[in-house]
Amino acid sequence: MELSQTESDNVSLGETNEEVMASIDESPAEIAISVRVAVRVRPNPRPVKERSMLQVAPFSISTLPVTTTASGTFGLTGSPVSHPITFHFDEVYHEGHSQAEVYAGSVEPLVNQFLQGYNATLLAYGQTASGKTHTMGTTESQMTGGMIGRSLESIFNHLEETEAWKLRVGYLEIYNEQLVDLLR
Ligand SMILES: Nc1ncnc2c1ncn2[C@@H]1O[C@H](COP(=O)(O)OP(=O)(O)OP(=O)(O)O)[C@@H](O)[C@H]1O
Repeated sequence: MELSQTESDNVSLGETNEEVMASIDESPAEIAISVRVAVRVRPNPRPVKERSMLQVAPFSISTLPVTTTASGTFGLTGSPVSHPITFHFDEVYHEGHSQAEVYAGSVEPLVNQFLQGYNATLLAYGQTASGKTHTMGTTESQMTGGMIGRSLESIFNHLEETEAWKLRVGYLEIYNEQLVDLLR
């Protein structure tokens, strides 16, 4: 997605590319903190064999302790793990967190940066059925609507207050190394 002001007006939608590049050059430390990683634990859809289950212990806003049942094995080491292994993230969302909470915590700051002229990328990564599509969203519902719809809504709300703008949107799928244009 790309947002720019139209050539015929002088409305400012944020910093110019030159200003953004200059600020990045001035503060390399900002680059280091510009990548944030959040994890979202999805609800189990149906009873799963206990021995193959990873158990997620109570966790804080930024840590995710993972362990297995006594007879289980932990995928990364192949060994039974009785004590939690704690992974650290910038944000951790559990089954009870809503789409709105995930958006407010991890995506809205990115959209705000985008509206100030910065490039922004939101990447959903995970094994099949882990909830990437659910999180990114396929509906416009207030309750279940995902990150793409919420981001667009926020961007268009911002643009309503702006006189002239140009927004280009692409929607591509890469599946089995094939590139598919989902808008055609
Ligand atoms: N946080 C969640 N709350 C409720 N249901 C969820 C959640 N995450 C995923 N699901 C449900 O789990 C199922 C699988 O999720 P989804 O299709 O989003 O996975 P995916 O990562 O996109 O899978 P794939 O890589 O195979 O496309 C769907 O039925 C989805 O509605």
